[in-house]
Amino acid sequence: MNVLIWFKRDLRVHDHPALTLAASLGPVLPLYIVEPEYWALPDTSARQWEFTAETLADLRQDLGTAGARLVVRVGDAVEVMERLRRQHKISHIVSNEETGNLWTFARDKRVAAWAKAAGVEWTELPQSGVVRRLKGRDGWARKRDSFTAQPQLPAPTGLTPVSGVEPGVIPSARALRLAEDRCAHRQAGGRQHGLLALDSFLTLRGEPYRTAMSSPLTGERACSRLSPYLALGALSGREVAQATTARLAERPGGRWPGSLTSFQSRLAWRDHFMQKLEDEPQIEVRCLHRAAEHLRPRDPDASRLAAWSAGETGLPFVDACMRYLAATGWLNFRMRAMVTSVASYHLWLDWRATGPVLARRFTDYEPGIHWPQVQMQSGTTGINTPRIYNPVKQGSDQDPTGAFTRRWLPELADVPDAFLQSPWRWEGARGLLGRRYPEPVVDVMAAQRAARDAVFGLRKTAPRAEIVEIIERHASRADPRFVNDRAPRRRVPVSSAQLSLGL
Ligand SMILES: Cc1cc2nc3c(=O)[nH]c(=O)nc-3n(C[C@H](O)[C@H](O)[C@H](O)COP(=O)(O)OP(=O)(O)OC[C@H]3O[C@@H](n4cnc5c(N)ncnc54)[C@H](O)[C@@H]3O)c2cc1C
Repeated sequence: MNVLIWFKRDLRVHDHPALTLAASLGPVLPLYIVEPEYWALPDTSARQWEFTAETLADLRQDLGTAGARLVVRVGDAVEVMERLRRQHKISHIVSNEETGNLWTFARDKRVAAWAKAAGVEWTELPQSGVVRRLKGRDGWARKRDSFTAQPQLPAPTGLTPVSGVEPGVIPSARALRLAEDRCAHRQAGGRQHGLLALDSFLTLRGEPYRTAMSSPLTGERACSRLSPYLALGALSGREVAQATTARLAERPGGRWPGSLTSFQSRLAWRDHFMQKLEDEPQIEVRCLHRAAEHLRPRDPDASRLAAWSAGETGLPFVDACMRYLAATGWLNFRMRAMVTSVASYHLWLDWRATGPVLARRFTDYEPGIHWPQVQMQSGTTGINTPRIYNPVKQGSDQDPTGAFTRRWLPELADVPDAFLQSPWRWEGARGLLGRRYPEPVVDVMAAQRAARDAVFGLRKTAPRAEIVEIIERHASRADPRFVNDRAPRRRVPVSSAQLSLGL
């Protein structure tokens, strides 16, 4: 029996349940399909592809060492698989479960229908704490922790390849005709770079993590920077979690224990958020809280959207973050939350217009984290207390010397520190604003007040039954790791106070 291993967002040989199973079944054909229709979606980009291509190069090498080279094909998944089935007598497909976007969800359904009709068995295996066909959130954290604690699966050796298969080339972004997407400081793809980042985080960079993660100045180094490696599956979540546990067991001193424990919580959040999209794929396109559906105009103000996307809002810290993101493909959590919050509250833009802009700029785009987070930071979940970040205050708190802001907005080099985050208050701004740097697109405080009134007004009138249903389905249970996204224990009546606070 010839077995096709379908690699998707799991580009590694280590701790790979599908590869382990396939190796025990017979000769293997490891396949990655470059799907042009996917790469034309508004949430994908050339920077993501380039990172993927680098990761595929590492995977090809690792699979070669294990005995079977990676096969790469460009085209529609069903057509590619049907051709391979005919040419190479494939009777079984094995893959790891993917929590992707709506497009990959629909594609998987097409593949399932084709496999059934063609008499091909398709086995999908869990590869993280995300649980498929979960009935409700009670007991989920235990299941997740139990998966994460199980031993990692070693990379197989001595694979028997299906013979006579042309490996195919890994195409360039240009060959795929992807829109130009310059990202001069993008992280390098591939498992080897992921392992280096993991090691340097756990032994050198991570000590100040807990206190340094929120500033863009210190977060760049103190955060793990593992997100793109986890998103593409170059590293497994389980191996990162277990490496962290092992490091904690060494009893490192100083700030290490607090930082490593905090990091472990973030890894749990990863699964917690991805579980939301797994349970409700429509989170990508519909407000979780239906009453929020008409909160903002569906057709966003085009000039505000363009200004925000280009880092030209006249709000310095927001613009610096957006330009930094364009150039690096990464932002720390706090800044992602802030730029989303400003877009959704101050600029009053629908998250379905801004979410794809961020997604394609993120090298680490992970639909299961991205869409629930975008909704959470836009006040459309119904269960989280809306958090409206003031960009002027964030700038002063997180970039007190102005070094970050000035680096990405060199036109503000001469603005004194006291006015850097609000140059419109500076009397010397006349030759600057509206010429070399824009006037602010909104009055921050007035826009913030208007947004708060609208969002809290909506929450007061929200149907209670709907909120209870969202809590049952998506909120975490009493677990200190998920303190910001927590539901009351089951069967405890939900009080009005809890509803309005979004607990
Ligand atoms: C609007 C918005 C969109 C986001 N979109 C993405 C996305 O597309 N892909 C993505 O990986 N992360 C996303 N995040 C979460 C978070 O900002 C990034 O995971 C983090 O900044 C990545 O850097 P790091 O790997 O150094 O993180 P670290 O702080 O070192 O965290 C380690 C890992 O934990 C997970 N993690 C960290 N924070 C969170 C969180 N708040 N929720 C869920 N998981 C978390 C990630 O996998 C991350 O790689 C988003 C956050 C917001 C507010």
